[in-house]
Amino acid sequence: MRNFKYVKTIKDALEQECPGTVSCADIVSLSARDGIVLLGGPRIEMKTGRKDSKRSYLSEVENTIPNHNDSMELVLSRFQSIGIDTQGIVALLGAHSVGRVHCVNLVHRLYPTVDPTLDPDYAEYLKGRCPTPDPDPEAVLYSRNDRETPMILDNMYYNNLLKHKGLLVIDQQLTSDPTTSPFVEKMAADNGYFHDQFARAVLLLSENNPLTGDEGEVRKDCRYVNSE
Ligand code: HEM
Ligand SMILES: [Ca+2]
Repeated sequence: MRNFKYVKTIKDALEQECPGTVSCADIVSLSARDGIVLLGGPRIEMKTGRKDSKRSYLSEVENTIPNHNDSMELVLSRFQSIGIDTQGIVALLGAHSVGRVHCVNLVHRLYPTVDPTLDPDYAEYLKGRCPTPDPDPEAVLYSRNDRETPMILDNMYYNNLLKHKGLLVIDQQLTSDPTTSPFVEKMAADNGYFHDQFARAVLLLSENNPLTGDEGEVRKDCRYVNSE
């Protein structure tokens, strides 16, 4: 999502070749597919033909996208309601094997006292990355999700969790919750199993509730609904 700016580059190129044909929803899905491959993850065959929504509300994002301090119960029920099972959800969170977390989402685990579920040496390292309890939202202070293999979509995430080096509360809770912990151990031990489950779950996510036919439109500009 950090690179949404490229959606416009891709859309402009597509509009030149085939105007009004490829939706923004398909661009985002196929970008995720290719991003996964570029990061050493599995190749996932995705369908195309999604239409874009004719409306756009911020509240829909707030009501459906999980928050870093949501409970495990809520996160599980959100994903289960769209047909993704527990091992699929554990695998999806493996996306936190790449990328970064900004200090605003981290400092509550470091200050005023260190979260006891966090490895103490790792907490010291994170304090170095996020030196104050109230980071300036404009300052781009962050830590990498996975210090070992930050640019590879691998099962290192699960091995980090087992060493108490999960960055978000939800990450660390995967190892303490009895419904998810057996899958963490299995994925930590077997990268192939992680990739298979990740591929299956991303496919389910990509096929959740697509708009087809007149339910949607192909946007001309991905940032706006088409004017009538
Ligand atoms: C279970 C619920 C989830 C929660 C609560 C959650 C929360 C977060 C948070 C708070 C960040 C850090 C954002 C920042 O500080 O910039 C993050 C980063 C990230 N998340 Fe999640 N996430 C969840 C599930 C997922 C899923 C299912 C995926 C993909 C399949 C995913 C992929 C990513 C990636 C790639 C990043 C790194 C972004 C970057 O480097 O800019 N997350 N997530
Ligand atoms: Ca990694």
